[in-house]
This record gives sequence, structure tokens and C-alpha cells, in this order.
Amino acid sequence: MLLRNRLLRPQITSFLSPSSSPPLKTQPLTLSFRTLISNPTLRNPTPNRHVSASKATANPAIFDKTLMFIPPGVDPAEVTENMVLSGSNIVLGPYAGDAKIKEVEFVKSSARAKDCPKHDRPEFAILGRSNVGKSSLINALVRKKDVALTSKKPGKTKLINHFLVNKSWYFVDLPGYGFAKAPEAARMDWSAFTKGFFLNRDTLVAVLLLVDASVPPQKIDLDCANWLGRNNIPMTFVFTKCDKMKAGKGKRPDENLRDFQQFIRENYRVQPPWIMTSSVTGFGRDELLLHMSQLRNYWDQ
Ligand SMILES: Nc1nc2c(ncn2[C@@H]2O[C@H](COP(=O)(O)OP(=O)(O)OP(=O)(O)O)[C@@H](O)[C@H]2O)c(=O)[nH]1
Ligand SMILES: [Mg+2]
Repeated sequence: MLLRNRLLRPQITSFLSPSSSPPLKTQPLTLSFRTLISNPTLRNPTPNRHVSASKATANPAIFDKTLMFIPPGVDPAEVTENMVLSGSNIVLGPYAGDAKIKEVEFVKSSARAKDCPKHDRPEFAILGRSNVGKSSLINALVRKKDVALTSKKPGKTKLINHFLVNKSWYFVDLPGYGFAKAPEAARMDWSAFTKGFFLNRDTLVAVLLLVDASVPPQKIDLDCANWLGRNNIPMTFVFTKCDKMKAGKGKRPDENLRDFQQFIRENYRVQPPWIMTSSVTGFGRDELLLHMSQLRNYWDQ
């Protein structure tokens, strides 16, 4: 499992202040994939093809392999544009499958990492600023209105909530960070509380780091991505609220997205996965579930 996590972890080149964030010294991901290809024991060798591929970036005219997330089991030399999931930079690989959600049940809320359910199943943690749409995304993915509680007011989710899907893996809904109205002390508490979770869960397949596409890139999101990267925690950037494509004040949402994608391009040696979603329209739902299935099935081997 540790080896798997190493293969999937983000590889940051530099961050906002390069001097404070030295590049991670890791092997290029492609070497690890070759090793995998030479020993494939795939559980679901046939990718689920019902989801549309291609149109990989905000500008579909650009297809650049070096900007794609290439999952385990795929030879980078063989990647073509039609293998890329729509609205993302994610290549669909041989581990994708079993993406359907048949049942979901709330398991428990925990105030501390050590009170969480025991480490026995793979889990995906949903992380992001308060109000970014974490709980809504869980509801959209499981196609139920109120499995996870949502609110217009930031700060709705206050505990670590485990949801068991298909009796085999977990979604973990977490409190948001960076609630602007919270006093500094409360924000730091959040940090100690949830950092404990990330650093102590060996069953964590990946963090879905949610980023609001309707506002410009926020330093706190970049800092969070940086922290995950430095702690070798695999992550996928999930852009939320992509239905809000009308310009408000400042830049248009598609410009915000492009700015964030530019940040990813410039700061990662190996591109982490990113995907656009909307919990209102369901945009990106099936694609995100497929991506999660390929990470999970790989992790499960
Ligand atoms: N237009 C639009 N609104 C969304 C979307 N996702 C969430 N929202 C709205 O954003 C608000 C916050 O959603 P939540 O899911 O509660 O956000 P959260 O990240 O769980 O918030 P905390 O639990 O407070 O950290 C709610 O009013 C949602 O209806 C989306 O994709 N599009
Ligand atoms: Mg919430």
C-alpha cells in the first residue's frame, strides 16, 4: 500500500514561494508505470466506456500528454486524446470499473481522528474551503439529496463523517477550512483536527481537494495543496460549481479555471488529476466516479 501511495502521490515542483517549498525528490512516475505494465494483475481490465472521453482541458484544442494524469497500467506512449475523461486531464486506464453506486449508508461522525471507523476499507476524503460544495458533491455522487448535510452558511460540517458505499469503501466528509468569519484560533483548530486525520489513515486512497471554480484561485487552497504534496498524500483537484459560468465581479469563471490549471501546470513535475464538476447539473459526476474507481481498484490490488 505504501508503494501504491508513492506511485499516486503528487509531485510538486515549486509552490507560491519556491524557496519555502523545496521540490520533492521522487522518481518520475512513468518508470513506475512501466514496472506495473510488466506485471499486470488487473481486477477490471476493461474500462467502462459509457462515459464520454476527450475535451480534456478548458481549451479542447490543446492536447498535451505531459499535462495529463496517466493512471497506473497505462503506457504514456500509448495515450491518445480519446482516452481522456471529459472535462478533466484524467486518462482512463485499465483499472477503471465498478463505478456504480448501489447503496450508501452513514456510518458515524467522529470528533477526533482516533475515533474514526477502523482502518479496514479504502476511503476518499473530501476536503476544501467552507462552502466550496463538499457535502453537495457527496450527495450528487451518491444521487441522494441529503445524505450529507449542506447549507448556504459556511461551517455546516463540523465533524469527520464516514459514509460507506456499496459496503466496500468510504467517502469522508470533512469540515471546511478557511471560513473567513472564523477567528484565527478556530481556523488553527481545524488544522490540528483534520491534519491528524490525514497523517494517520493508511486506508486513504486519495484526497479530493475541492476548488470553487466561480472565484479566482485562493491562496488558502494553494497552501492546502502544498501541504498535501509535502506530506505525500495523493490528491485530485475537483473544481466545483462549474455551472456558475456567468461573470460576477472580476474574472469570469472560465478564466478562474484557466488560472488554476496554469498554476497546476507550472507547479507539478507530474500532473495531478483535475476534473470539473457541478453538483447542480451533475456535470462530471460519472467521470469522477470512474476516476475514483481506477484509483480504488489499483489501491485494492
Ligand atoms: N451553483 C452551485 N452551487 C453549489 C454547488 N455545490 C454546492 N453549492 C452550494 O454551495 C453551498 C455550500 O454547499 P455545501 O455542500 O454545504 O458546502 P460544504 O463545502 O460542505 O460547506 P461546509 O460544510 O460548511 O464546509 C450550498 O448553498 C450549495 O447549494 C454547485 O455545484 N453549484
Ligand atoms: Mg459540508
